[in-house]
Amino acid sequence: MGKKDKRWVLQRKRDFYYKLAKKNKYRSRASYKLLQLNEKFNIIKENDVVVDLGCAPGGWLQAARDIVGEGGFVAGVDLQGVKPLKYENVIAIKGDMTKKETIEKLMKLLPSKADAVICDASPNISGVWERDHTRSLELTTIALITATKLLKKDGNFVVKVFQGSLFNDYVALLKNYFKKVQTTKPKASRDVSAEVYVVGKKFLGKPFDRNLKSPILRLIDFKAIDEEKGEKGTINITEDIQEEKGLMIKRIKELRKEKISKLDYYFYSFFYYFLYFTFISRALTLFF
Ligand SMILES: C[S@@+](CC[C@H](N)C(=O)[O-])C[C@H]1O[C@@H](n2cnc3c(N)ncnc32)[C@H](O)[C@@H]1O
Repeated sequence: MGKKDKRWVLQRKRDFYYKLAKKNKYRSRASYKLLQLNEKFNIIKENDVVVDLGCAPGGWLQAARDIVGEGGFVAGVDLQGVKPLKYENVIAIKGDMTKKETIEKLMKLLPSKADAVICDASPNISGVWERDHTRSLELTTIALITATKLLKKDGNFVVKVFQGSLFNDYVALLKNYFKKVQTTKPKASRDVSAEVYVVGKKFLGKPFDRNLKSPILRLIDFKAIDEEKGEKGTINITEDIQEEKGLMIKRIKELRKEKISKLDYYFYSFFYYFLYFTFISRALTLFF
């Protein structure tokens, strides 16, 4: 271990939130960032469905589960595997959140659209400020695109962004999709860190517009996400529900038809017997 690494390990051991996380069995000190963000902005509530993008080692998954309780659901994704948590309503998959198939997998796990999408993902830090800022913005913009697909109307979004020249453009971009957008740095976030959290409250329910005039959108390779196949290529929860609804309506119609044919059967039987008995009784009267 080099001198710099040793100093980092020592600093970490002295860190207040690191010790607190150890004591309370949270997998990372980052759990406290989410708890503090939630206390201030009320992003997640009891019984909510939450999606966590960039969730390893699982500190936010644990904190989110603490907030949603037994009646909620938390699903996360990360490039790295996450050791399973002991809760039935917390699930994490391994995958790249910038890939269409990963988001499709994630969507299939959800019991409904999400009440909150949270993203603490960070790219590998190179140390070159502007490069790290740009790569962070690529991830956070993909997180925003994903949020517009997964969130219920009025749902909430929180995302970690590294400060830099395009930071204000990112905040401006978010304002197209949320009623209220605020930026903050929770106490548990180290002062030396360039990270800031952007909170979007009350999703307006609009699909992501790739034609918006924002310098941020130039960073995104839409083809790699799903552009080539168009929106049909991506799983869309609304479409899924619609499809299910369609099937249900079809079945209801079939049942109605069955019912109608049964009614028809009784009606014709009754009519037939009525005619038959009238004819017989008339014939008998004439005959005798
Ligand atoms: C700071 S950690 C998240 C910590 C987490 N919130 C916690 O409390 O345990 C950032 C994570 O983002 C993940 N990440 C970075 N790029 C990603 C990508 N393209 N897809 C999925 N996860 C990614 C990294 O693997 C890393 O685990």
